[in-house]
Amino acid sequence: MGDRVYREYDEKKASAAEAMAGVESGNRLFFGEFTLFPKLCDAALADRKDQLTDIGVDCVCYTQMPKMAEVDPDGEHFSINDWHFGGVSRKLHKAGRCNYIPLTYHQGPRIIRKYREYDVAVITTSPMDERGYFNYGISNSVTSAVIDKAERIVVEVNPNVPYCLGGNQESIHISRVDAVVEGRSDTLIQVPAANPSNIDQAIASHIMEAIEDGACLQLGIGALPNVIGSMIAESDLKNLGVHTEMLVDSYVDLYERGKVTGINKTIDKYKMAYTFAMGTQKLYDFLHNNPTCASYPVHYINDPKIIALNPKVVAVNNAVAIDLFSQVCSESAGTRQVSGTGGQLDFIFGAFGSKGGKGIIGISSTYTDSKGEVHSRINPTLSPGSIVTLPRSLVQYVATEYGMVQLKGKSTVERAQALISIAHPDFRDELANQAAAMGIG
Ligand SMILES: CC(=O)SCCNC(=O)CCNC(=O)[C@H](O)C(C)(C)COP(=O)(O)OP(=O)(O)OC[C@H]1O[C@@H](n2cnc3c(N)ncnc32)[C@H](O)[C@@H]1OP(=O)(O)O
Ligand SMILES: CCCC(=O)O
Repeated sequence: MGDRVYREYDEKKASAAEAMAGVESGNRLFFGEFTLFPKLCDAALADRKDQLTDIGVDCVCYTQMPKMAEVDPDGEHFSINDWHFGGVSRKLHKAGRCNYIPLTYHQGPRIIRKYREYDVAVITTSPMDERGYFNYGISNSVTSAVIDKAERIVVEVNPNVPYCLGGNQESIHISRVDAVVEGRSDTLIQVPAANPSNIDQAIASHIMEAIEDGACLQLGIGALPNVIGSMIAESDLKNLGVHTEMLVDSYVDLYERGKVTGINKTIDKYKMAYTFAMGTQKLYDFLHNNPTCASYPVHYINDPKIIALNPKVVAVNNAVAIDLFSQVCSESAGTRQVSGTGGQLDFIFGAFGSKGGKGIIGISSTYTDSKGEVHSRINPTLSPGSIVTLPRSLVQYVATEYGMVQLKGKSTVERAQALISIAHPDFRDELANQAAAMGIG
């Protein structure tokens, strides 16, 4: 077996230029997700710019500026799409160079299988193991669906990609690969936790009241989840479980402090189950060949029915704004796409279905714009064009630095009153007047 897979490997080994030589005008490409963007193949395709037109490139959350975009500022050759906006896509979008593809994350694989065609999938993986498998490392997500759909599969190997055990569908065998590109050994992109503010600390302290022994955690992106992680590490909480979309550094701290045993979980008992990871080398080292962790495709991890199988799920996610009707916008600033629905809807829905589960939106009561002006994030209505990420029918808990309220089962008037009670005091009177004017005061 060993000899056979290594023979096949040698036959398929190619430079990035050779691997990208087969790309033709009109092709649709998928490039590896999050921090596993395949940069050698990106550069090789950028070099072929003048030979190519109408190349579509999709990714889930570009974490570095594609060379294909840099060499083609007017989009005459490459059109770029993203299933989840971060800073890179915001910048590209501003320049008219990137479009968002809406989805609720757990449906991503199904949407790809039904509606998206890929001529070539280019993914970054760990080097091949002795059985012939390349591991998807820290980006499982929608990769297996893309692999099933694509006509040609190119893997760009990097020895620094941790070998992340499944779960399932975490690896691809050499027999399914068309070309193997070597030559990378760059350190993975490091995403340290943002420094928490006093406001993050205050929001986190309210959310901590909702977490009990045996809870199963999903902590979203940003400073707030990391503060919660630190607070849990310092608390008396015990026997926590992890079933989360994204694994971040704070889960490593929790595990090392003995807080995470997974003993109370119904599914993936004892395991920290996740679909992608972003953090620092500490996290990537922790994940490498670690049977405590289980990597799964997102159609499993984020399926609300799967999430709900574990008891006491606590899902904590951030938002941009919320209106007095309790609609939550987490992905746009007015009409400007800043992020995506991602897994927020999935986890808030799933957490409510879990026995004793809690879906929580943690949001600072105000936002200070680039001119230093302070705005309430709780407003009578969402600003025109804002995208509703979480409809009012699904929202459950909302926490700000002024407290946490539970909205399920409450009338529109009760919801508006509850939200006003956790708004910044400077805005409460005006919000109450507006609520009355809208018939919910
Ligand atoms: C991966 C996981 O987290 S799993 C969780 C499930 N997924 C989700 O919750 C997805 C939706 N949520 C999110 O994407 C994030 O939690 C967010 C966007 C709500 C907050 O994330 P953060 O990283 O704290 O956002 P950040 O404060 O950097 O703001 C992002 C952008 O929105 C802008 N923004 C944020 N709030 C506002 C506002 N009220 N008005 C105008 N612009 C705003 C910021 O200026 C920034 O844009 P810029 O970088 O171009 O200046
Ligand atoms: C692609 C999903 C990332 C998120 O949920 O924020």
